[in-house]
Amino acid sequence: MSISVQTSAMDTRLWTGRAEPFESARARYWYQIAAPYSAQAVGLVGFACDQGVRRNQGRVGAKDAPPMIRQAFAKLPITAAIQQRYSNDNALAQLLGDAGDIHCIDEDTLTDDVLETAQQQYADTMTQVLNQGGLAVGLGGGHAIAYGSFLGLWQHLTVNNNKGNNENNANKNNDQLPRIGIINFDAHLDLRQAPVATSGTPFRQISEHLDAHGQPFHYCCIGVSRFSNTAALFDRAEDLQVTIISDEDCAEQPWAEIAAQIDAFMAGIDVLYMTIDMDCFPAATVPGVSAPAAYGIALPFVERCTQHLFATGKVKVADIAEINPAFDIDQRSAKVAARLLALIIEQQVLNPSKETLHD
Ligand SMILES: N=CN[C@@H](CCC(=O)O)C(=O)O
Ligand SMILES: [Mn+2]
Ligand SMILES: [Mn+2]
Repeated sequence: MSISVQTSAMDTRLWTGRAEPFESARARYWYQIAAPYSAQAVGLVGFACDQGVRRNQGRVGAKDAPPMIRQAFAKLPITAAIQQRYSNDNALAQLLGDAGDIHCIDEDTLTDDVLETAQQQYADTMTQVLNQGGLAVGLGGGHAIAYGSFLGLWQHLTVNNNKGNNENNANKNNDQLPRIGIINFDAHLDLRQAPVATSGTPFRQISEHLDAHGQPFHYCCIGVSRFSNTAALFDRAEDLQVTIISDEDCAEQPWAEIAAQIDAFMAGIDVLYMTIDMDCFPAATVPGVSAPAAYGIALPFVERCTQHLFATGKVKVADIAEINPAFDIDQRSAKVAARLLALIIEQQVLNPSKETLHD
């Protein structure tokens, strides 16, 4: 293992918030129930790495985001809807685990294996959460997190499918694997061709991984800007039969049309990896990213999509990527990420898949 990658356990100093001793017991906050990960229904895993952004010629700083997102999230109240499902403190204690962070350090060379090592370690932790029946939620870090999140899901599915076999062997029995789908909220397709992995290559890498294992690539990118992706990228998307819902479509099409496109995509898959690149939002909503969006898609729209996706019961993995605290303004971006994290957990509680029902 590269010495440039380290792991850290849950940092309890991040999990603080209001004390409200004079309120009813329903004045509950996330900081009060988060605990070190031990098979809770939702497991948080931080990817404190932006080597992919550096390799992609972007603005580094995303490696500092996971603790910032946790700090903002810790202060949010646990919604009434969640409390209704988890009727007492003992049950709530089984809801949220923090598995800590995977850190890239000494990232000053562009050619070492620090990113690949971090992706693998992060993937292994995500797999552990999935193997325990939990929803695995990644906190980036750059969007190179996506290859790690996918790999975590892949390892989980192939271990379950090929009990006792070498799960990464392309010749094993992969024909009964569930159909994996990916929905990415992003201004960018992230299908770049490059000699090394970057934050711009993860979905091209995933397509190649699946192809090498005889599996189809089901990828839907929502919020794509025609002014932020080259014609070469759109050509690759077409070759790979990517479902594209552009930023303009998101603004102009009625919800019924968007929902129909999402439903058509979801009908062709069994399990979903959902990823939110925070540069999908307008720069005024999320200024703290490497590549701020001039146009962007609206937060209420992304939240509506998220609810729609969780209602299918197919979401296995979710992550939030590309927050860069160095460019944030008054924690605006971290707060949006925290709200999305709260929504993801709430939706998981309200729409559990069989394997993740813990109450
Ligand atoms: N994560 C992906 N990032 C974008 C960056 C675009 C930019 O820096 O302008 C991409 O590669 O397309
Ligand atoms: Mn992007
Ligand atoms: Mn991206």
